[in-house]
Amino acid sequence: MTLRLGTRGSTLAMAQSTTIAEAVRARTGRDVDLVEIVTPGDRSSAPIPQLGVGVFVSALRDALLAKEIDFAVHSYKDLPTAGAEGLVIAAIPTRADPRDALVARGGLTLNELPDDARIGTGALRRIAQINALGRRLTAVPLRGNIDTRLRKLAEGEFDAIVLANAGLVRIDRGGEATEVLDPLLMLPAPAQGALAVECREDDAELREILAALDDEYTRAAVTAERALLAELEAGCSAPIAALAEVAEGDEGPEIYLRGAVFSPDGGFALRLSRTGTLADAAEVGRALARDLREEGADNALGVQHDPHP
Ligand SMILES: NCc1[nH]cc(CCC(=O)O)c1CC(=O)O
Repeated sequence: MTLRLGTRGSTLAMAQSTTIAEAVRARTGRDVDLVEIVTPGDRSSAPIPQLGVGVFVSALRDALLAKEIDFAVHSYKDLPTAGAEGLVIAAIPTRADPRDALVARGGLTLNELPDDARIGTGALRRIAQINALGRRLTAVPLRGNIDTRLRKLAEGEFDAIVLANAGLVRIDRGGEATEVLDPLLMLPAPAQGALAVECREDDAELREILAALDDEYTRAAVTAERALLAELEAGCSAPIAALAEVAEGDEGPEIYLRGAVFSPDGGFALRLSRTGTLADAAEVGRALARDLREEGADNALGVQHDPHP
């Protein structure tokens, strides 16, 4: 039987879904139909924080649960940290480049941008880190599909924009990055560059098919980053950054997790790291979150604590 892959219609979503559909076809010989699902997030141009974190995801999940589609491909970083009842992330394929990219008019790098350059970006995490550079750069709100953002840059609304390098590469515009930003300067969002392939929990046959697309190292890295995010209890628009990398250690592969929290003005920046085994990925994330909290992360997040616990 033909498998139905639900997807948003954006260039990025279509590119991601097409890649996964091809991989499933190649492995199983099964036909995969792409079914376009329009989400409220696609219809509105309001800022993401006002729309809510799950705005792109809920419509796909509803379609899965209603059996209108069999599986869906999400940008992992857009998923709320809470899972969905009755659904499972059946595959986390090998991650693309997790870093952010600068696209500047005139081919400029971050260092070459003039004082008072206007940098377009929607994410508080990026705004905070641009501010934390200590340069006289102005972060200007920008949202929309990647194509829309690139168009606004070309039209002269901004001197540069910052966006996920994986997104640029996936829509075949990776060549437009004028600098791929070192995580030391711009730590990415938890799970940036990774995909989540979701299906119904009770669909054993499809789960087995999708499991073949899973990448162990990517799953461990994303697990650590997302555990950190969940432990800090913040949605995707909070200024939290995390990047886990897997390297071969003396006793097998090891996870190296960096995490950071920022105040939006960049005046507060806290960066810490931890290492651990792949099997401990979630605990590495939670432990680093606790470290961050102990060192004052809540000052940046503005979390109110009971003064008399
Ligand atoms: N928030 C939107 C979004 N969701 C996923 C990507 C890019 C691809 C990825 O991170 O997997 C983007 C664009 C961006 O952040 O610039």
